[in-house]
Amino acid sequence: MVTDGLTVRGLTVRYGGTTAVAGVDLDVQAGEVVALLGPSGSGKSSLLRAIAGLEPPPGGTVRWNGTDVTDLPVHRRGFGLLFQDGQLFPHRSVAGNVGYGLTGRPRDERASRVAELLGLVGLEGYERRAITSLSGGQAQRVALARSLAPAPRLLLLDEPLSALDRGLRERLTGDLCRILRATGTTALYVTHDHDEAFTVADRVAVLIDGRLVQVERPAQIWRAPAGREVAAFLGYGPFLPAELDGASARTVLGEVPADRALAPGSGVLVGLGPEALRVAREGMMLPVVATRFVRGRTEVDVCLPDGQVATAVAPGGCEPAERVGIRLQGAGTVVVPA
Ligand SMILES: Nc1ncnc2c1ncn2[C@@H]1O[C@H](COP(=O)(O)OP(=O)(O)OP(=O)(O)O)[C@@H](O)[C@H]1O
Repeated sequence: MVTDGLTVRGLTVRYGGTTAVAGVDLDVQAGEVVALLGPSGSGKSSLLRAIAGLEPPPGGTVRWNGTDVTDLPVHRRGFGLLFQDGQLFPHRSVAGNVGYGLTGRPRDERASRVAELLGLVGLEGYERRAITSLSGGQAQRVALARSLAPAPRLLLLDEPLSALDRGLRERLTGDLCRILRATGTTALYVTHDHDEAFTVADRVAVLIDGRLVQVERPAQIWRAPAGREVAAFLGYGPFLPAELDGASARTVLGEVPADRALAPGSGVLVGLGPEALRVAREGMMLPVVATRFVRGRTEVDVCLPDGQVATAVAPGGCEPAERVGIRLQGAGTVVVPA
């Protein structure tokens, strides 16, 4: 079947005896932005590099609009690349960098395309500036403009914002999202930051240990992580064994709603989010392991009946005590198949 866009089948990447990417199938439809999300070392960069043609895969195929490009060299795939450090040419001006992929086009056309791209990334009039005079955020905007200038049929971005500080990263994530949409760019976006992935992408592909474990819309991944590994990566944990009882999951600490399709009678786990447990007079009494004051509130680490340690919020503060009452709140939890 011929589909529009990128089709990856059975793609594998190995380094000596290490399998970094293990037979991945992934589609990115024309005009779609897909985020490749996963913990450090899960194989995200290796997969992106193999799609770009920078890493020869020992197995699998990469197709664009149905045409096999697996054996094409990097520059003949028509894909654009943007890395964490931008990799700008320090001896060229901003215009020289942005216009780099436009060689062969008439001078006027090139200048107007450079101006258009600089406008798009919020750097109007920066043509003559030296690369060395730019801030980190401005340099990454120039790098983005350069990668978009030749209108690549697919843009591959590898952690494009991770060298920037948090505030700037959040602002640029929103800008990047708008720019990719405004240009109708088809993109595959590698990140280890789930907030960034969920802001930018139409769909999120979660890679763990070289395997794609879930590919879905952001809201669906939050609502129904495929399993414990995905939920843990989203920040849930520890996990309590539970039994499904109709639309509820029953744990040792109480019941929570299980509002997703799960096979009845199958084992499930309830993942605790940061707001899942509260110190409350009527809760189950549990031993206190540690108490601290963070982000303007008191948090208490307690030992669960199975020996795991979990954090509970104490809204009204907490007197030093050996045991406190702990209540489970459904809203701060997620239910996943065991
Ligand atoms: N050139 C290489 N030679 C040997 N092993 C490599 C090489 N590049 C990556 N690896 C290994 O392959 C695995 C996947 O690495 P990769 O960089 O693709 O992961 P990642 O998810 O992008 O990680 P990060 O988020 O930390 O960049 C890791 O175990 C890594 O150590």
